[in-house]
Amino acid sequence: MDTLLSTSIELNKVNILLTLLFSIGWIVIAKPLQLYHNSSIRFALANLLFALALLLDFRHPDNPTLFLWVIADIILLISFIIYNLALRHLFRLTIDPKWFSSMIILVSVAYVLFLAGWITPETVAVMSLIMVIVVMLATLKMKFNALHAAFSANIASILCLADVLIITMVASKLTFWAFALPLPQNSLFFSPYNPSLMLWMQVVLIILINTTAVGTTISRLIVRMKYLAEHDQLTGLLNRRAFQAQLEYQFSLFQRYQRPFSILMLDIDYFKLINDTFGHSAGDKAIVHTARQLKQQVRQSDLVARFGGEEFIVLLADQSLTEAKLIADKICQSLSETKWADAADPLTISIGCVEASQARDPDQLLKLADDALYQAKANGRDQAVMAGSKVSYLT
Ligand SMILES: Nc1nc2c(ncn2[C@@H]2O[C@H](COP(=O)(O)OP(=O)(O)OP(=O)(O)O)[C@@H](O)[C@H]2O)c(=O)[nH]1
Repeated sequence: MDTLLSTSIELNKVNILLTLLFSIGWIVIAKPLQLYHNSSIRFALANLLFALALLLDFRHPDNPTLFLWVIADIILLISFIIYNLALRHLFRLTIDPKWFSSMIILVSVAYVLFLAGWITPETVAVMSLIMVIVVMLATLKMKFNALHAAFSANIASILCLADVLIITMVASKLTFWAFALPLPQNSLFFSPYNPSLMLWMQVVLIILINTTAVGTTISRLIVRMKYLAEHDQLTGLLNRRAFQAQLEYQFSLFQRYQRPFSILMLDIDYFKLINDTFGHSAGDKAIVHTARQLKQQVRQSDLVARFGGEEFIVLLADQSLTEAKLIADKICQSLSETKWADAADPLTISIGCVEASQARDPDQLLKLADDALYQAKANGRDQAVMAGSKVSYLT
């Protein structure tokens, strides 16, 4: 056996070992660590199938019928499809059934035609390679768009590097084979006859694709943790802490550039009675209903947060106190006109309104909004009161 061949065989063994190790790594991520279970299992399966394809391809010289070699290419294609599915799960993207079923049909047709002896193994291989490129191009587009939605273009590009390299490698293999070398001495994919450079590239790519997949999973985890730290679980609105950070930022902008804004502090009326009459989960439903109504009544650019319990807070960008009062009245009206449960009366809400210019700092702004809310409750509830109005709450 010449040295090139024995080096290639050794490198192939390294590749198989690597993919098996990554498979185990993904299973550990999915099972004991319980991180993105569905996608991690798919990453494990993709690696496992990749290892199997390499193993079959590796055995190809012993198999003059090329049967194993064709199966290896098809398994390889399936492993790329599963890689695509893993990423879809990770990014919570729906699977386009048309796209998916057409891939399965194409693979099955190629396989059946080959078994029936209608097409040559070379044709199956070319079909498999073209499909790998199509699958990987679709994967690359999906992955980049999903990452770019959460991170900068640079980070998204780095995490997509391995996918670009795989497409380049497969495309160059296809071109190389199509124009230069006859089969079976030069298998399309990773055979022991391949130059060791290709196999070294494969080692690098296996490591790169798995580490960037781990990086993608961790980046998803960071995005999720950031979301959980800043949002209220029940309503999905900003939580108090995140709102306060935004409020401080907006207040600093107001002080520097005099960009006006107003605050609405809102509290559902007689909420304890709702809990006592209909139960706690109905109370939760009332809170979710109110959150939705609030979102609907304000602009996309405004901030809506759950301040605690049945209390909400809204930051209206570029709105004066009188404009904020009009929006608050609209909120009161919309809530009293929509049903939140079949057997219950519509909810009512009391609102305190304040403008940034009325306070010297964010804490005082919140205090003024709270005082105005207090007054709205005292005035009989289901109404909005502007800060600075006379407090008439008698205890
Ligand atoms: N279902 C549910 N109830 C909550 C939640 N957070 C706070 N509460 C309840 O909300 C109720 C608030 O009651 P109060 O502060 O007395 O206010 P209220 O009954 O709305 O009366 P007014 O504000 O004066 O109109 C309490 O019973 C809390 O236990 C929650 O997340 N879900």
